[in-house]
Amino acid sequence: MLELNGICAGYGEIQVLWGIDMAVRSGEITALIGSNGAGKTTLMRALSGLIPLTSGKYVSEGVDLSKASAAQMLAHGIVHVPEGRRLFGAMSIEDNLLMGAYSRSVSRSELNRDLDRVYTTFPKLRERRNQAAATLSGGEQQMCAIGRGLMSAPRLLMIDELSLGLSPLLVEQLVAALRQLNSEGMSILLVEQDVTTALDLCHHAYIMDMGRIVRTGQGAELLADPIIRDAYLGVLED
Ligand SMILES: Nc1ncnc2c1ncn2[C@@H]1O[C@H](COP(=O)(O)OP(=O)(O)OP(=O)(O)O)[C@@H](O)[C@H]1O
Repeated sequence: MLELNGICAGYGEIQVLWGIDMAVRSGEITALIGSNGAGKTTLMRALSGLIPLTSGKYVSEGVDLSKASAAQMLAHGIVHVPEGRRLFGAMSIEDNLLMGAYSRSVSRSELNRDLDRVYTTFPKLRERRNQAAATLSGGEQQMCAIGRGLMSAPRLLMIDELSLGLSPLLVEQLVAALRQLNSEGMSILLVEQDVTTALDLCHHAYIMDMGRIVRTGQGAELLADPIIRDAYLGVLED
């Protein structure tokens, strides 16, 4: 659903991405993994139209989106759940969720249907719908950030650092929610530091190092690869 060819981008004079080629397949979970500073967040920012490409292009279903603004990417259904969640702390959960739909022209009944879908995916948010977002736990904030992304009616949901700072139990709940969304047809691009979680969850993964893709393969295949296990999981083989 999204084809990346030779993506180069960075910040002013600093080039971070050096010719990224990737394919994000429709209906799949794609994982992007790599060490700190590899350029994963920068790639997400480029894909959501927040920073311009210096060269290369991305095409989604025949449409060239290389020069698209953040609003155009959103209108095209490419939705970014940023690292750090970026909720409006003083606003209620429900108002945060509704912010995700601000650019859609849909009726109140459609909004209510979509809210209900988010609350079905994350029942804790329904219980706390009128509570200020700042008072939520880290895991609930991540649920709210993903829920806000879902309210934008994504075709591709890009999640940066799903598990950052969360307990294993919460990560399990979020992973189960993503599996459920994916089984209903949602395409997901996941940036994740927890390599085992990412490879276990995804269909395909790309491994990034110093702004380049250095390996790609099916999640299960990479998880079983001794070189990957040694380099990224700290598991030394006999
Ligand atoms: N706003 C910025 N201005 C200048 N350089 C930046 C900016 N944001 C990130 N960088 C640099 O770009 C490089 C890639 O950073 P990026 O955040 O994309 O990596 P990452 O793989 O997401 O890392 P992490 O897993 O630590 O979040 C780093 O060297 C970083 O210092």
